Amino acid sequence: MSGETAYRPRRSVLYMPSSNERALEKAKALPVDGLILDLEDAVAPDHKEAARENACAAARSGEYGQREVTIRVNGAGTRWHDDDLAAACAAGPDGIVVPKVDSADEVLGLVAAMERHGAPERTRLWAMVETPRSVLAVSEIASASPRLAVLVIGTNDLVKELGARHVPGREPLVTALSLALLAARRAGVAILDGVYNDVRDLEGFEAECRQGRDLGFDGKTLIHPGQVEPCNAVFAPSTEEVAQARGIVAAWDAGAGTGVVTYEGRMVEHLHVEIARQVIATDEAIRARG
Ligand SMILES: CC(C)(COP(=O)(O)OP(=O)(O)OC[C@H]1O[C@@H](n2cnc3c(N)ncnc32)[C@H](O)[C@@H]1OP(=O)(O)O)[C@@H](O)C(=O)NCCC(=O)NCCSC(=O)C[C@H](O)C(=O)O
Ligand SMILES: [Mg+2]
Repeated sequence: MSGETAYRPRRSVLYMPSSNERALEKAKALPVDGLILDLEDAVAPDHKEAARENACAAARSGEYGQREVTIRVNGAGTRWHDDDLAAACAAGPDGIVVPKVDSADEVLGLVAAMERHGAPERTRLWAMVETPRSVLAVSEIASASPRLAVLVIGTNDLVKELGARHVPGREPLVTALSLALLAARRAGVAILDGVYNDVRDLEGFEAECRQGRDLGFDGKTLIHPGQVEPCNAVFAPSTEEVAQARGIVAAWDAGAGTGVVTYEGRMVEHLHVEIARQVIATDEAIRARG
């Protein structure tokens, strides 16, 4: 199995409790790039089985259009994990999200279990980085298997485990976020930022989206429909950035054969052209979604 090649927008990926049928229905019309149908923390123990059935039915339904549909199973060691994993593999979503993946060996065990349960090749593993152990092993986790496509940061669990606090600017988390980003880029996998808990505070939310984007995240995980559009806007290249990118590529092509040109007074080398082409490709992929 090879890693992903084509760019896939993952600006906004929305969690929803799979026990909430209204939310599952509502998601079919949200302009979100991806969904995490949750069986873990957002679902009370008494509702786990029903939530599993709902999530698998949703993943099978084909009613979510281009949105990437994933199922978050309960963690290894819980009494639901094995049944969740078997049912999710049979349903064949785009991804299976596993919480608290702490080592490369765990990744290999999960991949082996996915194969045993007959998960289709398109079903990728998304590993959550949300414990001190996972942060310290993140480089090995990210490159453990080509089936692993996405790292997802779990900032609520990380804050809990660190004994830290949720503060504007997230200073207590920046080291962990940066280590995970380095690991994801080295391994060539995507990486999603954690959630923002105050669904009424759009200003604070947008500031955190911008911080995640500037650090290098592909997108952010969300918990409420009201967070989707502002998040998409922050993680998409702006009109000005796309115009700049086109200008850089045109200046480079006009100076064909020279190793360095200038655009609007700034030096442009091959690496800047690669960045510009990536911006244009991202913009085109987002536009293709309509
Ligand atoms: C946070 C919420 C509990 C807020 O719920 P509520 O007060 O009911 O919101 P609203 O009344 O504003 O809802 C308006 C309508 O939107 C629908 N809705 C709400 N949330 C979602 C959603 N996530 N997806 C789809 N639709 C949603 C409501 O059903 C209303 O619809 P209608 O009745 O038709 O008007 C709630 O938003 C929520 O449950 N969010 C998700 C929580 C969740 O999944 N948490 C788990 C992951 S977070 C995490 O911990 C990550 C990681 O593990 C870590 O450690 O950090
Ligand atoms: Mg968590």
